[in-house]
Parts: sequence; C-alpha cells; structure tokens
Amino acid sequence: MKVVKFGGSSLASAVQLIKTLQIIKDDPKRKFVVVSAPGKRDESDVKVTDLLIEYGNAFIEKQPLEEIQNKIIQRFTEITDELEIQDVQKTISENILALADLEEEDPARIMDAFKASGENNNAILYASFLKKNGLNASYVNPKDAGIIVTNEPGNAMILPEAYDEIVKLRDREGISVIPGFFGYTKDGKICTFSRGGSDITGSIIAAGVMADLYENFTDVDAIFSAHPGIVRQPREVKELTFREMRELSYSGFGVFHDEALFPVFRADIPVIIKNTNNPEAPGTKISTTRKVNGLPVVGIAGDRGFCSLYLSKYLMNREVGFGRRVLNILEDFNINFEHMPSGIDDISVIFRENQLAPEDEDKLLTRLKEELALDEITIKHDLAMLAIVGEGMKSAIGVAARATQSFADADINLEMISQGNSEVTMLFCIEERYLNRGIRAIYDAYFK
Ligand SMILES: Nc1ncnc2c1ncn2[C@@H]1O[C@H](COP(=O)(O)OP(=O)(O)O)[C@@H](O)[C@H]1O
Ligand SMILES: N[C@@H](CC(=O)OP(=O)(O)O)C(=O)O
Repeated sequence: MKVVKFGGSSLASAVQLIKTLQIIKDDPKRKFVVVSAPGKRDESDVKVTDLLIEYGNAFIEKQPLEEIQNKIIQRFTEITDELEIQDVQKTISENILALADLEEEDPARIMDAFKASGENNNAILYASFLKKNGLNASYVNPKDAGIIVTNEPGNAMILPEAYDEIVKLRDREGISVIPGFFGYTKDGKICTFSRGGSDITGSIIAAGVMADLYENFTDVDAIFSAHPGIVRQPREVKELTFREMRELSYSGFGVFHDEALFPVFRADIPVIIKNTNNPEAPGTKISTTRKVNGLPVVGIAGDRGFCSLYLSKYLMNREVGFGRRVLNILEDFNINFEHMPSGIDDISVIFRENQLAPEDEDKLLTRLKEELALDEITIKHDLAMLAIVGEGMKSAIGVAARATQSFADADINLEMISQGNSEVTMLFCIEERYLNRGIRAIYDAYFK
C-alpha cells in the first residue's frame, strides 16, 4: 500500500483536485491520502492557512471577523461549487464560523485550532469529492487515526506510542483521507506541526501503516539541485539519500519539510517527490542508499536569518568547562545553537536570529562578558548559511577549494566554514545579502 500526500498547490483549486482524482484512480495501492489546506493558485494568491492565521489574530484581538470569515468560506465554496459537492459546503462554512465560538484563553492554542481547520475542512471536502466520483473514500480525523503529539503549539512532534494506534488504519476499507499538519495532545487539544507540516503527517502515516512507498505530490517535476527561483533551470535530482535530503531541507529546500524524513527514515520506507501537474515525470526518489554518480555534490541550499556571537579570551584553551558555561548561559535565554566553530582563544556560536528577542541582546552579551571574563564579545547579524550537500563529497578531493575559489571570484567574504564528520555537508556562513549570488556561484562551479 502507498501513502499519498497532496500539498497545498495540488489542492488550490477545482482544476487541481481533478488532476489528483486521476492520480488516485491510476493506482489502487494509493489507500491513504493526506491533504494540506488549499494553497496558492498563483504567485500573488494567499494560502488558506495564512487566511486562517489572519482570522485567528483578529479573533484574539477581538476585531471584526466577518470579512475574513467570508474570504475563507469563499475559497472553499469556489472549489465545492465547481466540483458540484455543495452538500459538504454547509458543514465547512459552519466549521469556519464555529471557530469564533472557541472557548480557549491561550493565544497559541487558539492559533493552532484556527490553522488546523484548513487541513481538516479540506479533508472533509476531499473525501466527499472522491465519493462523488465513485470511490469508496472516507474522512478520518487525526484523533481517530491515533496522531497523538507533544504539547507544543505550532511545533508539535509525534509521540512514539501513536504508532500503536496508527497501524490499525491498515484494516480500514477503501481510501482513508486524513488531514495533514496537526494531531491531538494526550489531553485532547489540537496541536499543529510547524509550517509545511502536512509532509510530516504523510510520513507518520506511511511509517505507521508500514507502507511500501510515501508519494509526496507537489508542483515541481523533481527536487532541483538549487532553488528554482535562484538558479535558472537547475538540474533535476533523480535520487537522494535520507541524509542528503535532511541536510538540504534543513538548509533551505522548502519543497519537503526537514522533520518529515524522520518517521520514514526509521521505518526505511522510500519517499518519492512527484508533480501533480505532470505525474508521468519520474520525480525524485529518497531512500537509504543511492548510486553515487560521479558528481561529489547533489544540491546547494541556503537560508537567511542567522547571527553569530564571537567570544574571545586569552588562554581560553586552558579553561576546562568554558564551552559548557557558554551553552548554559545560552540555555537560560532559551537559545538553541546551530554551529559552534572554535579556535585556540576564541569561539563563535551561530544561531537563528529568531531565537533571541532584540530586547534581550544586551543582557545576553553582558552576562557572557562578565561571567566568563571575556576579552572581547561581538555579535554579527544578517547572516546566511549556505550548504553544499552530497554523499560523493566523502571520496572527492578539492571540494572545499573549489567552493572557496568560487566565493572569492564572486567577491563574497566567508565568515565561517564548517564540515561535519559525516562529510555529507559543507557549510559556509556569509552575509545575507550575498546569499543568492553565492548559491549561483557554487552552482556554476559544480554543475556547469
Ligand atoms: N530545490 C528545490 N527543488 C524543487 N523545488 C524547490 C526547491 N527549493 C524550493 N522549492 C520550492 O518548493 C515548492 C514546492 O513546495 P511547497 O510550496 O511546500 O509545495 P506544496 O504546496 O506541494 O506543499 C516549489 O514550487 C519550489 O518553488
Ligand atoms: N497548510 C500548512 C501545512 C502544509 O504542509 O502546507 P503545504 O503542503 O501547502 O506546504 C502550511 O501552509 O504550513
């Protein structure tokens, strides 16, 4: 059996839903369908999830709700009218309006209940659409599916015991349509995954039902070696390992959520990324191993929004526990660091800017300077991390040399270089404003 996930772009309009119907009909093994909320119909459009966030904010701030409610209902009505499944529209409209009766104080929980209703109502809609077209399909609420998650609004994680329930879905008759993006806490509260989290639901269901394949349908023929908005017509990647995909997703490939790989990786279930608009294209396969085709690098990813703390102290190398004390102070500020390159007498800590509230910056620097008796401490903002990824890098010589030369030729100064022991990724920290130029330079160096 196969688990299929349709992303927001695949369900943005009636025309898109009709394409997905053919995909489901083409293969009777497609027994589990995980759906996102309707996404963007074109570049200028707004995703239903973003409309629901606007609705949730208006509700929290006790502002008028009618306009935004109508906008959301209208998005669904356009689809149900065109697909002639108007009977289900009444339920969806009522569900959207009922959000305004929510009795909940915590803004984060309110927001999750609002966000989740995009996927939930779309699953109700989608099951009705499949039935109308002669398929034996039914909607399954994530609670009934057994998707029990941690109590972290907007950032939930699946609990291990959830799999004991999810496996029971195998016995269901017909096609099960499951909303993506959210689960329930042990005490029955809705909690969403982080943004893009329907990919995670698909992976959880695939691992839970022990599927043969997890098919993730999106709007591109394959995963490309670089973001198609940055490099013109980048090369398609036929195969990736889980490790390569994890590194690329984490470093900025928005096409597949980085946390979504974990369940399928552990269960050793291959993933295929395919295009709803061109399902004949072979797509990109992600699995444990792949043939290394001679090229050391498979992809180049980049992400903005980092900052770097530079700490220096003469004879730091002699001080036992120095690193631990730095990290303890960071922990007090709830900062999760990404990288920590070090020299003899200095250490840098790179973390995402959103980890540190601007009003806390001075406090953090003062505490570090005083408690660690530093000679110097500085913080640099507006940095980007650029990652070069490929299993083939392990056995290739000169990968770093070629990259650093390309940065030099493109007139880009390197703030930091780091290569993990796995040798699957090499990371470069550069100024944010040079990120796209850097990606293009590195792409040309490895693929042209
Ligand atoms: N390296 C990449 N390869 C393919 N697509 C990428 C890459 N990096 C970013 N993307 C973007 O990811 C988009 C698909 O992801 P997403 O918007 O989450 O789709 P969905 O609506 O199917 O969930 C593509 O349209 C593309 O612009
Ligand atoms: N709709 C949610 C979850 C999701 O996965 O959506 P998409 O498949 O459109 O990336 C979001 O926008 O975050």
